[in-house]
Amino acid sequence: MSYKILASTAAAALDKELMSTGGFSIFQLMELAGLSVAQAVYKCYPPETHPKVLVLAGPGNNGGDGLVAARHLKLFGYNPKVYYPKKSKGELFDGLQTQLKSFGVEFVGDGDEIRLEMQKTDQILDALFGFSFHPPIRAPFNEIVAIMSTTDKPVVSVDIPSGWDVDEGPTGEVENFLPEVLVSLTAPKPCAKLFKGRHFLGGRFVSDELAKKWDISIGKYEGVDQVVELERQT
Ligand SMILES: NC(=O)C1=CN([C@@H]2O[C@H](COP(=O)(O)OP(=O)(O)OC[C@H]3O[C@@H](n4cnc5c(N)ncnc54)[C@H](O)[C@@H]3O)[C@@H](O)[C@H]2O)[C@@H](O)CC1
Ligand SMILES: [K+]
Repeated sequence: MSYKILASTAAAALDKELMSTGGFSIFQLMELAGLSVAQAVYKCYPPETHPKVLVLAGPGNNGGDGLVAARHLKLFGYNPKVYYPKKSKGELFDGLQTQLKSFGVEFVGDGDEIRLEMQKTDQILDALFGFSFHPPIRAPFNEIVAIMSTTDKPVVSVDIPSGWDVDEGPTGEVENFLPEVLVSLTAPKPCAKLFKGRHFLGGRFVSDELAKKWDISIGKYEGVDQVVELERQT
């Protein structure tokens, strides 16, 4: 399906609206976002061929989507491991980590540990930063994104390829970071126009009324699917 772009400032405002007059909680939105991401991973790199998934979770809500996805991936038959070096505080993030531990999902430490896992994994789920990222990338994430830029493992990025400018795309230190798959949430952000890989839309929580108000396209989701593949647009 074709799609319309949502500017980064509008994305943050729409998020707020979903959680106020829209009646959703962040718990619900993140759960649905993470489920979408896990489904996109399953469609592109199934557990039969790519069982080891390294989930890179950043310090904000993009990282939270990654934590949710990691739990679903475990339930889908993968062996996910999670790198979560800067943990968010609060009930939501504490709960997500407790759930992962109770499902036996392993957490990976800094330094040699994460470097080794990036070599051993079959695929990487990039949930470091989303639409609130501002360059340049601070440590320890700068090294992680540098490794993702040269790895031969497939990378699936959540909402935005981490480190890309939300509006301008891959510039400066991330110009060679070109993930294979992007899962845009709610609606693609401006940088998605420069993305050349397989592109999905997820976040099946937008009403017709909201889509009309914000001038975005509602996903033409099939049946119980939480993602829909998008056409490349110029
Ligand atoms: N309606 C939606 O679209 C939804 C969006 N969600 C997710 O929420 C994301 C936005 O979440 P947030 O606003 O929490 O922000 P992000 O997760 O995009 O990133 C913000 C975090 O990254 C840090 N950061 C920013 N620039 C940095 C830099 N240069 N170096 C190192 N750290 C840096 C900030 O300190 C902050 O902790 C979206 O991209 C999407 O993935 C979902 O969780 C829920 C539903
Ligand atoms: K990301």
